[in-house]
Amino acid sequence: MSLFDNNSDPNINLLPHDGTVNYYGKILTKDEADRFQQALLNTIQWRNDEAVIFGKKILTKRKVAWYGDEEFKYTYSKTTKTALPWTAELLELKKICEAETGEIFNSCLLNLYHSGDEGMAWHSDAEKDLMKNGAIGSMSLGAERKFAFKHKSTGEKIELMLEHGSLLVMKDETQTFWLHRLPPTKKVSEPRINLTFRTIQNIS
Ligand SMILES: O=C(O)CCC(=O)C(=O)O
Ligand SMILES: [Fe+2]
Repeated sequence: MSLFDNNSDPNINLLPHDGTVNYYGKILTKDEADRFQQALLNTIQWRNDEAVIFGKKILTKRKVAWYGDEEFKYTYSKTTKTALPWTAELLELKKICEAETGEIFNSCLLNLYHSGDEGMAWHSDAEKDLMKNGAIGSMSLGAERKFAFKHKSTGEKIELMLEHGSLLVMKDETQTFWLHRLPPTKKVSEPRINLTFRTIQNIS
């Protein structure tokens, strides 16, 4: 698929097999998206992410935050995090995401990419604390960025652009068979916030 015929029909599966990815396009007006982006920049407790790479703890340039229904403990990039309680804006966005998709989410991981210098490497979101084959609702605010999927065994690649105020849903076996990434790019200097609404089920 070409990057330029972004299909924003949520009934279309962007993956040819082994999973389901639906792009809903812009589900917020520009004004709403601008307002949420500004509010999240100001109200979220952004922190540099700790990741373990080759056994060494490093701090990423990208900032992250994790919110949820309870003080969930969640292991991501080999470090354990505790969720903060929902803010007013996050609850509003969660409701919008749930109404669009018909899914229910109990947590949200937020990423703040200050510019195109920052991205996220190939990975899948299949941590043991996440509900297996559960839906992940991914909302984007700010700079439009390219997003890509790569099949773990065939290497097939699918790319699309994630627009300001848009929603992408990954579900079914997507995380088992496909990797995804947000490639860094020299073409973007503006920030972008991404919210991934998820279902954690390790409640102990
Ligand atoms: O920034 C994005 O669009 C994706 C983020 C992501 O894949 C993740 O948080 O697991
Ligand atoms: Fe991810």
